[in-house]
Amino acid sequence: MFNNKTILITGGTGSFGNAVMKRFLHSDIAEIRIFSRDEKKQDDMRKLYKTDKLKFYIGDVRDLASVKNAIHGVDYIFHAAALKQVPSCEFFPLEAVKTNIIGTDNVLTAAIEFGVKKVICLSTDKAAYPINAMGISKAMMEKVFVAKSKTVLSKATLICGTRYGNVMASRGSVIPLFVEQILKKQSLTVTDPTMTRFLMSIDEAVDLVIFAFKNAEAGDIMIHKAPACTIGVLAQAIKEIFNADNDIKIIGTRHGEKLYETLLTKEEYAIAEDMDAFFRVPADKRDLNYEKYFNIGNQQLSSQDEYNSHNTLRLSINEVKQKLLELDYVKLELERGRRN
Ligand SMILES: O=c1ccn([C@@H]2O[C@H](COP(=O)(O)OP(=O)(O)O[C@H]3O[C@H](CO)[C@@H](O)[C@H](O)[C@H]3O)[C@@H](O)[C@H]2O)c(=O)[nH]1
Repeated sequence: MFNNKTILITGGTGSFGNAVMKRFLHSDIAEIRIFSRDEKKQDDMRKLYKTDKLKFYIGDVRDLASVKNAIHGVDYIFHAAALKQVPSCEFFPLEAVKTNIIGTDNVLTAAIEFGVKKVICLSTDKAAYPINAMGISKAMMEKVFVAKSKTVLSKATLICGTRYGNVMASRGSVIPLFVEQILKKQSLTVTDPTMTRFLMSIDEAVDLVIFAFKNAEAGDIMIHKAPACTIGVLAQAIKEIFNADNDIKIIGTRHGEKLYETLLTKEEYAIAEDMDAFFRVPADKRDLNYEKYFNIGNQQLSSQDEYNSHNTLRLSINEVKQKLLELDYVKLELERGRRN
């Protein structure tokens, strides 16, 4: 699939970028370009992997010229660059607009101009029925790539996207926080034990993106049918894995948080194609002149519910433990715990 091809990963030094890079590094791919702002993280990667297959480009998706500079000769783009912290976007919403919305438009403009064959844009469950600036900017990003996908022949540049939920043990997320609290013998700070989140490993996120790469048509958003658990169950599972007896302290919902996340809105569910482990949300292929926009209306708005972390497959404590034990992060921390 990637034989002799060149891929570009925007936000390439992040956890997703690293996971994709590792997946392809030892394949017959020609070149992996890492595009990001942070020279230190690039330098760390360069020293760690020491291979000619990896090329590094400093730039910012906000700056079209810097994107163009990295895009000549690229076959495929995985667009992962984003501002994704809920609190920082809440205080600096225009920064989220610049990176997540305008930055995406820049990547697509450059991709079309340089004849890149496919671009996969990464979105998040927080973009479905968004309530915070991060989610709203990602929802607008989805609108931008769906609209842009219609401006170019898919044979020339196919533009599509993925939407996924929380990545287990990603930097700054709740799993490493609970583990750290356990190792420091502190109380586990649970916001609301009944709150639910989808559970997905970084490898499953990469699988989803590759599935989109293989199967998506122009303007599609691909979604992985992920299981979920309550935060109460997650905290208990982590405690049991680490054989810990720390207290649990209920701290209450944080600013900008939802009780559950949605991967597929009710409106999308009505039109989504079920593809076993995945859903495909097709773009509306009609143009602005189509009548239903203005004067006919839509009969089929479904009795179907949305697809969210409250109504998806709910994992038990043992099932969450099993999923956690597959993570390299958890294996390493268990080892560290044993040594201390
Ligand atoms: O001390 C804590 C922190 C979090 N939680 C709960 O754990 C769940 C997951 O929290 P977290 O890992 O912080 O993920 P989210 O808040 O869902 O989203 C995070 O992960 C997203 C995707 O990586 C980022 O975009 C967001 O900025 C970041 O807040 C939520 O239900 C939280 O309420 C706790 O119970 N206690």
